[in-house]
Amino acid sequence: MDAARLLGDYSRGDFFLTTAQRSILGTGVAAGITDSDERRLCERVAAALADEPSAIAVGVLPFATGAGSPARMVLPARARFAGPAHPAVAKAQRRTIGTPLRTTPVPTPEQHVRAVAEAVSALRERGLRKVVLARALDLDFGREVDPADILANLVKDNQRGYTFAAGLPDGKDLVGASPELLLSRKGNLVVSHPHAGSMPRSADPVTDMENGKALLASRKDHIEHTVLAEAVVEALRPFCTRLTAPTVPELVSTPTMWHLGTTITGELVDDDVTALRLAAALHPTPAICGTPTDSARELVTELEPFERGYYAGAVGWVDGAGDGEWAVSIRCAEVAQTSLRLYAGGGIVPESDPVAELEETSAKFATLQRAMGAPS
Ligand SMILES: C=C(O[C@@H]1C=C(C(=O)O)C=C[C@H]1O)C(=O)O
Repeated sequence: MDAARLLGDYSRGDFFLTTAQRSILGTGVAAGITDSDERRLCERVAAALADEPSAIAVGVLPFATGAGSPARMVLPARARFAGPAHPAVAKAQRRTIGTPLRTTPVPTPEQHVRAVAEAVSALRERGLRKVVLARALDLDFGREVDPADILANLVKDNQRGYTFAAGLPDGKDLVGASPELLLSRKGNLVVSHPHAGSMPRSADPVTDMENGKALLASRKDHIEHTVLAEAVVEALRPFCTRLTAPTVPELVSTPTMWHLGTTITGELVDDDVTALRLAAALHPTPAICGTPTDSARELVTELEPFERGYYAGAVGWVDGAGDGEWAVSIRCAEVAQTSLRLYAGGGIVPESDPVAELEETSAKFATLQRAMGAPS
């Protein structure tokens, strides 16, 4: 089966994920499991898969459970698999999406700069090491927008990473192209590839290389990254032996951003711990929340004037053997009938500059904006 055909067969409400390993299309609902308690969700999904050992469950974890955004898993009526999307989609036509009637930043750029400045003070006053603040862009098209078109363009644009679409409990769809692997489990091999530390790519090759080098040399970005890599190692420690993580992060890229990334691997101690359990145990990492987690989550709620919903959550699958892949749901948008909400955030440490943080979120919006037809 060809990934381009799977992509062609995707429609609103379905689940689609393409990675370097495989592409998955889940259509229809054989069983739907919606739960605001992640532990119970894991048990219910494991029980449903025990009845159907050849099935898989696909779905989304919200940024924070309980705030009107429950975790949602589905055993699709039909799951189809293919290889990676590239080069299969190379010849596919780009879809035309058109321009929105209105674009509204939430909060305004000035308010976001102020919120980052408040976050910097709060980190110092409350003794936090890091918090991640996000902002949104509301795009109103005044006519129907098809998530299939956005997904098709995202898949074409992003050769690497995790490009996805998932139906949400409220009838909207989450579409995005995340560079970041929260967790994969295959047999007893566990892998996480957390990202933190960012610089925009540039169309000018010299500036582009300079940006990459500047990121590798940035003390502030290394601090942001170290907080994250340490937290992921600690979160995996109870589940794994032979945990390995390089001491220095590598430079990784998407078509729009440079990042610092660290590949962390471990061997699973207990075969009963599924990829979904591990993803729920790791989430929310300091890539999208902060350290310490609870204080950072509180600060996010205080400073962001919107609910994150399924942005900065996780999207992925788990099968009857417990294997699976979960990506951090960033570089994404929630698609309603005639409007979209795009999200982008960035890690704040005491050394952060508020205006630079605003620019970083603007650069991160470009993943979705390019897929919607904005000039790169
Ligand atoms: C929060 C986002 O991205 C995360 C934050 C990063 C950072 O602060 O440098 C880098 C990669 C992601 O883990 C986002 O894209 O919205």
